[in-house]
This record gives sequence, structure tokens and C-alpha cells, in this order.
Amino acid sequence: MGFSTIHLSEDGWSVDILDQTLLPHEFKTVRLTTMAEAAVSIRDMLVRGAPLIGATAAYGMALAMRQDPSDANLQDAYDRLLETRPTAVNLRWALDDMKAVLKNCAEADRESAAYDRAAHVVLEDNSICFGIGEHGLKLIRDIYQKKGGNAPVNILTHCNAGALATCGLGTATAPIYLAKIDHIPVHVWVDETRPRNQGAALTAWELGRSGIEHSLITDNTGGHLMQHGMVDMCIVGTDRTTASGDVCNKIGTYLKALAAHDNGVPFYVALPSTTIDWTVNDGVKEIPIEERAGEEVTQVRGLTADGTIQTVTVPPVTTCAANYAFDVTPARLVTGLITERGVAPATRDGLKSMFPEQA
Ligand SMILES: CSC[C@@H](O)[C@@H](O)C(=O)COP(=O)(O)O
Repeated sequence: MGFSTIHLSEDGWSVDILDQTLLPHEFKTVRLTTMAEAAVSIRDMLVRGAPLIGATAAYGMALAMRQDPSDANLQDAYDRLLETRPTAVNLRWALDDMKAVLKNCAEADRESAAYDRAAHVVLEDNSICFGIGEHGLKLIRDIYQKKGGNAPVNILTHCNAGALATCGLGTATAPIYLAKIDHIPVHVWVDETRPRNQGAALTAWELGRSGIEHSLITDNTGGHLMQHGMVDMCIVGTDRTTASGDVCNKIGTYLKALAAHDNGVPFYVALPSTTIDWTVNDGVKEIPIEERAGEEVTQVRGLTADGTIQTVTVPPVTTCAANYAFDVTPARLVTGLITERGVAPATRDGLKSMFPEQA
């Protein structure tokens, strides 16, 4: 990939992250030295994407244990990191995982145990992304062969479920990167993904760096492309997948799934098992949907002709905006869930058979 979303700095204890709010026009690493800074980096979306949020929270716990390894601080760090973003369940998964390891350690051992476990979370995510990539690659290869083996596979994706959202090849993008290595021509339709433009700013940036052919489209274009046979498959990520296969992902994903269903376009969701919330069944009723500041809708940030980065307001300055960050795609609209263990039907039985030890 040529970049790292999160890693331990050379001092061996502080944590370097890529400030994703500045991409694509500025590439800047930020150093986290406290749990509070880790929490802010998640809340303000310097890091974002479900798996990377989890990894940052894990390192946030390590920074907390370095400052004060007491039981009280362990719980305080857990609570403060958990409240940073409500929807991506990887956050809770990583914090639960860290807490389970740390509460069984003597206080004197907690700092080193926390760093070890956080490194494990990062490495595990890397290998999970690769597994998702291998299983998703088979789906892309099948479509390529069905098209006669001489035309690119057109894939639509929403938001950024790429390397930037993870500690590896990404989830939705992993099969795409592996297809390139396998010499399967792929072209990606990149939804710009208002309001924060993760598609335009992040997915376009990372696909471009990797030499993957892509076209940026407005969020409303997908249905038209599907009606005209210009999308062979959709692959998106997820922030929380229910035990019954409902998928909560960036706002607008549901509308893409509806359009895909209406046009017979396969709609796949790529996910690490850490994104499955086994305690939730009905995604629409039970998953908390993050609501963010209206300014994310009313304002747009970008590069001006004179090379400066500026934020401008689009509607009348008095307009109030509603900003729901995620929506839920019911399982019935999902063709398959691409996990690190294989492609599962988006059903309770499908997930159970893939992860029997969890269910
Ligand atoms: C592999 S990332 C999957 C999802 O987290 C991704 O699609 C997404 O919706 C990210 O939302 P964000 O608000 O940028 O954190």
C-alpha cells in the first residue's frame, strides 16, 4: 500500500496514525501519546473505518495502561473510548478483547500486555483482510470468466472500506487489489459518499496510488449505471452486521442495495468477523445510528485553484441540516457476506455455519 494507517512509533510506546481528515491533499502523520488523544482521533475521524477504529481503541487502552494501570483507569479508558463513536461494533469488540486480557494481569504487567494485545489486533486485522481478499477474488474471477475473459469487471463501492479503513488491504477493496495482482482487469465506480466524501477523498486516493482503474461518481449515479448494465457487482463494507445478516454501513448503502436488487446486480458485503454483532438481530430496530454535526452536510472542504485548502458553505447560511451517518441494508438485499473464512449467505444459518464457535 505504501502507507500505514497505524503503527507504534520508533520510541516504542507512542502511536502514529495517518490524519485522514487531511487526505487526499495532505499526507500527515499524527502522534498519539495519551488515551485522550486516541479518543479524540476516533471521535474527530482522523482515523475512521470500523476495523481501524477498533485498532486505535486497542492502542488507546495501551496508552492508558502506560499512564496508570489501575482497575479504575482500565474501566475509565474503556468507557471513554467506547463513547467516541456509536455504530461500528469493532470498537466495542476491541475494547472487550483488551479488557478481558488486562483484567487478568497484575497491574505491573498491564502496560506490556496491552501493547502486545494491541499489536495482535493490528496483525490479526491484516491477515483477516487478506482472507477476505482471497474469497472475494473468486467472485470477481467468476464474473470475469462469465463475461468472456476479455472485459474489465465493473465494481461499485460506497464510502471507504479500503486499506485506509483497516490495518491491511481493506475489506471491500481487498478482492480488488488481489484481482489486480492476478491480472484481472477491474474498473471501480467510486461513490463520492456525501457528506464527508470518504469515496472522493479516500477511496479515489488509495485506488489511484495502486493503479486501479476507477471513476468517481456522485452518490445518485449508481442506479442509472445498474439499469444500463454498467455495474457487474457491488462490494461495500460494514460497520456492524447482525446475527441475521443485516448490514449497517455508511449512509446511502441501502439505496445502492435496493437499486442492485431491482437490476439483478450482485450486492456483496465484505466484513471481518469482528464486525458481526452476535447480540443484535434486527439491524433497523437495534443498531444505534450515529448522528453527526450538520456542518458536515452544509460545508464542503477542498483544494482551491491557488492551492489552498478551504471550507465553503453551500446552502443558505441559516439552513439546518440532519446528518445520519449510517443506514441498515436488510439481509434480504445482500447476495453474500465475504468473510475471512469464506462467502456466507446473509442469513443466521449462513453466519452460524461460518463461525460456529461464536454463534
Ligand atoms: C472496512 S470499513 C467498513 C465501514 O466502516 C466503512 O464502509 C464505513 O462506513 C466507514 O465509515 P466512517 O464514518 O468513515 O468511519
